[in-house]
Amino acid sequence: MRKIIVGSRKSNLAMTQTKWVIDQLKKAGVENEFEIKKIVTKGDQILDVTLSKVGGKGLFVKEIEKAMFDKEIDFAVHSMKDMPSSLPEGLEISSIPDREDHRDAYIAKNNIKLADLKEGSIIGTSSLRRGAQILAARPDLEIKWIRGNVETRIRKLNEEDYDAIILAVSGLKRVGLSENLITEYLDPEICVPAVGQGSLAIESREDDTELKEIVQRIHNEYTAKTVLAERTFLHLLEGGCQVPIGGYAYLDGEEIVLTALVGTPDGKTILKEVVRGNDSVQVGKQAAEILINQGAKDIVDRVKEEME
Ligand SMILES: NCc1[nH]cc(CCC(=O)O)c1CC(=O)O
Repeated sequence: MRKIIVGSRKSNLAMTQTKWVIDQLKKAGVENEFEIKKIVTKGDQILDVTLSKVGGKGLFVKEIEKAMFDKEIDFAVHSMKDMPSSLPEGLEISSIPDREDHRDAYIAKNNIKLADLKEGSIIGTSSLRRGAQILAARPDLEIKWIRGNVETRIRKLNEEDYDAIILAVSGLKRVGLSENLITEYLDPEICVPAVGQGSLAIESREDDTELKEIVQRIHNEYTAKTVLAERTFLHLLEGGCQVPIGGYAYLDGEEIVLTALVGTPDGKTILKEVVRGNDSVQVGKQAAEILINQGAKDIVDRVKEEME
């Protein structure tokens, strides 16, 4: 039986996700042997720069994709939200496993609730999406960049002048930190999560049908349907990560319910719409059309210009 080589970034989060997937595959009855091959990406090397300034999402996946083309690895596990909205020719998302919690977590020094923070309090985040939505709710707060992995950001909250930070519940849980740290869970009504947040993408070569069959054993159609709606929306907005964009979908019976958001980094303009329908792609398209009609494209173009 074929031994399967899995590529992973070496961060704790990436390794945990990779091991989790292998574990799920074994639980699903896959008997193949697995080996994890660690790969250092550009994104891991330049952790001190704002992500959106150094080229965004592609940073974490390029080297891994090269290893896949070179057949050094058979598949890789990515955070869905770090996946570009279209993949290079010859590679595909061959399986989408169960989604973790999709929400953002608000973690404050001394557990002070968001509504109780004093004017001028400092929120640490390097996500324009999180910053914009926090400022929309609390324009009197200050957003300060914070970088580094989940553990580093928790440490910086304690050691530096941040009053609170926002990070993904899923990331926190995956690296083994306690949910007790969380002061508030931010539901999509307050903070629409990143497209794909909490979900994973298994990426492999299109022509490797044998492998696809294996990883499909842990495919979750609910997650796939909802993430497809979110990613269709993202793709049509072409925002990359220079623009605050969020999207979260769930199923209400057969119906997909997508909350889509585009805003300005200062939070002064927030376009937000909830769209329902039976077809993921249609729902994603419709959300994009509605927001574009409300001026989303102008926001995307304006924010991009300002970055250059
Ligand atoms: N941008 C970094 C990143 N990429 C994936 C996750 C974990 C969240 C997930 O599983 O989607 C995180 C950390 C965070 O956003 O706090």
